[in-house]
Parts: sequence; structure tokens; C-alpha cells
Amino acid sequence: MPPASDVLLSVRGLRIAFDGVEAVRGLSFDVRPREVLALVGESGAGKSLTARALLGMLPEGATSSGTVRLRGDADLAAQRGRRIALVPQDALSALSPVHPVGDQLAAAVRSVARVSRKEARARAVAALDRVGIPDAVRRARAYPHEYSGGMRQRAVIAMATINEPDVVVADEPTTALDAELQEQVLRVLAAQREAVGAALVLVTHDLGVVREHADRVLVMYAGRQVEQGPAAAVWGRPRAPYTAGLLASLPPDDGDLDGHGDSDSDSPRLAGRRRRRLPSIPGSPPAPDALPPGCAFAPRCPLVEDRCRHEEPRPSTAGDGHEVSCHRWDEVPHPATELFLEPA
Ligand SMILES: Nc1ncnc2c1ncn2[C@@H]1O[C@H](COP(=O)(O)OP(=O)(O)OP(=O)(O)O)[C@@H](O)[C@H]1O
Repeated sequence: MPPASDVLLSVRGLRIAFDGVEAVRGLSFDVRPREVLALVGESGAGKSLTARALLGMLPEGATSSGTVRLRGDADLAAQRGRRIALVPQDALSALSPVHPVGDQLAAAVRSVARVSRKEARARAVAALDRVGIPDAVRRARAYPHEYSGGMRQRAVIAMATINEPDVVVADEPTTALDAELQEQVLRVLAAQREAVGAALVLVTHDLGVVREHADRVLVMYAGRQVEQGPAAAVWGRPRAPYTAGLLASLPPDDGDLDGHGDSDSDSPRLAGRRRRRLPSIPGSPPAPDALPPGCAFAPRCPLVEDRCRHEEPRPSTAGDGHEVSCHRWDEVPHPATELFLEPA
């Protein structure tokens, strides 16, 4: 673990349950100043719940235990919008339909700073301008429904960053947009984060996005950490079969992450790989109320052995800041994606 002074956000033993059924099962991680941490994993892994727990915004009916502290302070709700802010999947849910966008940004400014209405309004227009909204003065007077999807998401990024928080949490911030807009909006998010010096916790199932934007990666499966570490280490030499499976389902160019840094398309290794069908991981993740005993990934794992079916793996250290929860992590081949590729 890093020295406490280097940690901005600290999560320890986080558990989240509905009606006694745990969807997040003991998660611990840190976020350091200015770093981008990606939470990845298939649908249902518990990524969104974890993201919401960081903001003290769990859904109704959820019970939680463990600790989440921002600069040592556990009162997350009091820090929301000020030191930690959310960019949600669906921009409409973050914006009120009955107020002009500029007014909403100005209200966000005035909720934390004692400034005049005029000054707050000027900051709102400047924030809209910074995220690339054309004719920001006029657009500030428009309502969310008068914005396109991409513009709304930019406005939400402006809203999340306007008070220069320490941490921005973005939960699949571009899934509602088409591919070209996704790229643009991610660039805006990255630039704004950089500009205000915030750390970013990015929930995504898009591993291409992770490669482009993340410093560290936390891979989740069935509410648990499978692997966590510097992005270059986790992608360059994944130690958990599940991480390898996620990487194996990327298109070949992206899939080269788990190789030897060789992007030469004439290399026999890549040429061979292109001839093979790119698989996804067979089967699907278990529901929280139907977890198998032992390692939750065991029923889908190509390296499964008897012990995996009855004993949950504990985290092991695979390198500097690189943790993996797998009984057989030191037997995972390199490149690990071979575990999931069909023979040529
Ligand atoms: N409001 C809720 N009520 C009951 N169960 C819930 C609720 N929200 C989440 N869950 C349970 O928690 C699990 C994890 O949900 P979560 O939204 O965190 O997954 P995720 O990894 O973000 O997946 P996705 O990529 O589909 O959003 C769900 O599969 C579901 O079983």
C-alpha cells in the first residue's frame, strides 16, 4: 500500500448487498491524485455500485459496509459536487429538464462558492465553452432537451468539473453515444480532468478506452477484485485468466496489449492470431444470488482445477502494485490470451 499522504480516495472492504445478497464482496483500492483508475469487468460485476458508493449515492434498498474515505473524510455526501463529482451514463438523469443548462451550472458554482449571480453565470458560460459547446452564451440559456446527446454529455462533464473537484467518477460516460461521439466526449473528459487536476475513476467495459486513458486498472468479477495494478502491467502481462479472457475478446490491434509490445503486422505471432476466430469468454457471469462455491470464475476458467471449485483465492502480489486473485496466477502463460484462442 502507498503512504497515506499519497492517497486521495481510499476504499477498504467495501460490501454492498440487496436483501442480504451481496453484489460487491469486499473491495479495497486506492486512488491517487490525478491518476485515472479504470474499473472493468462484464455486466453485473458491481462496477456501477462501486462507483456510486464512492459518491455516497447507493440505490434504495442497498446496504453497505466497509469504508470509503476521500482525503480521510468518510462523509461522502457532503463532498459530492465539491471534491468528488459524477459523470453518469445518462446525461438526462443528471440535468433538470425544467431549468436552462447555464442556470444549472451557475447553481452548482454558487452551491460551493460565494460569488455573485453574474460571476456564476460567467463561469457557467466559460465552462460550456471549455467543453466545446459552440455559441456557449446562447446555449447556456437553452434547456437540456434542446441539446444533442453529445452536447448534453459535454454539459454534464462541464457540470462535474466546474468546481474543480479532486475526483471525477465517470460511469460508462459514453455508452449512450455513437462511436465517433464517444471518442470526442472521452477526449473532452480527459482534457477537463487534466485541466482541473482531478483524478478519474472510469467505469467502462470498453478495454480500448482503458488502454488509451487509464493509469491503473481494477478488473472485477462477481463483485470481487480479480486483478488490480498499473495498466501497463495488467495489460502487458495479465496474471488472471479472467483478464486474459477480456483481452482475448478485443479486436487484434487492441488485443496486442498482452503481447510483447510488437505491433509489426507481419510478425508470425500476430499473423497466426489473425487467422483464428476471436472468442469471447464462454458462458456468462453468475448472478449474485447464484455464486458457485470457491472462485466465482471457476466454471468458465480454462485453468480450473479442483481447488478452485471450493476455495476462494486470496490476493497475491504479482509485481509492484500488481495484485491478482487466482490460485494459478503464476502458471498463466504469456501471452495470456492464448488461454482463450482456438488453435489455428
Ligand atoms: N437497485 C438494485 N436492486 C437490486 N439489485 C441490484 C441493484 N443494482 C444492482 N444490483 C445487483 O448488483 C449487481 C451489480 O450491479 P452493477 O450495476 O454494479 O453492475 P455493473 O458491473 O455496473 O454492470 P453493468 O455494466 O451492466 O452496469 C447486479 O447484477 C444486480 O444483481
